[in-house]
Amino acid sequence: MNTNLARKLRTLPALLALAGSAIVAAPAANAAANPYERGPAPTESSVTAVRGPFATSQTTVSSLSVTGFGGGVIYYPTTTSEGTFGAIAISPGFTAYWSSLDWLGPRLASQGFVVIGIETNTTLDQPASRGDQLLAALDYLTQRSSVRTRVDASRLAVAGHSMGGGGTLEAAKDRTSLKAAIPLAPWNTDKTWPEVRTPTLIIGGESDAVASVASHSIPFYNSLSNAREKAYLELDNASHFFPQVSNTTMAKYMISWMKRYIDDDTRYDQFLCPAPRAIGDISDYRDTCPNS
Ligand SMILES: CCCC(=O)Oc1ccc([N+](=O)[O-])cc1
Repeated sequence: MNTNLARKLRTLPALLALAGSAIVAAPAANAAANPYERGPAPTESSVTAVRGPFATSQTTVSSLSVTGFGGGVIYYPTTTSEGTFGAIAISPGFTAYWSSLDWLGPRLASQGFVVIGIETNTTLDQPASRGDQLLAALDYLTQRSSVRTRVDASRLAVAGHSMGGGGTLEAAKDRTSLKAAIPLAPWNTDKTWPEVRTPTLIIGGESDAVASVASHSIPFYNSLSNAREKAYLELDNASHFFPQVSNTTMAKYMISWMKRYIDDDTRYDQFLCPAPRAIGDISDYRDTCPNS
């Protein structure tokens, strides 16, 4: 064999290995860019749509099968081919049931989240108890529920209405590992939340006569001095009960906030930063976006 050919044959395995690793490395490098991204690139129409890109199913959780909260309903994307999803627990308000907010279940799940809408132990439970119950529901969802293998236990969030919104702040204060929190028309006697580190979007109603934004949402927002990011969205002319009816603006910003901070999906920055202008459905918007 001539020496040139012999040299080429000796280096061939190394060249093949190099080429192979380059081929394998390409998708790994993409996945590493953001392994939590789920679904196609968002558009104004996708974040305002009644349903997102994922088909969903739901399952009822009996109060008799859980401890620490009152059962509820789980909504989840049916696909198992895209890995696990982040999860969100949501609490209704004083005297209310999950049915008062249940439009949110499929709305959020179809965007690529596992959602548990909870019943509280009693409908008269106060915000601190609602916060504990949101966390108990997340523990149930990730450790014991029938969908636990679909959930990424490291990417969890909370939301809730009124006293459930007050409970959302309580849960974020108690569990700083939460990735996102969204109090809706929140009510709480505690007005200061420096302990919260979780990115928090407060949504208030301009005409709320039960938990006025001047005594609840705005002081809560102002006191979130250590939240990694925060925003305050005020819905024009909205009453305390705005979360109980399907609301496109509320859903758009909930989806964008959850995607940005549960999934670390910067494709949703376009809806959050720079801050939306206070026109139309939005009477006020404040945030900590860079440059706003
Ligand atoms: C659907 C009920 C929403 C809610 O929690 O409203 C209330 C919040 C606080 C009080 N309260 O302090 O008496 C009452 C209702």
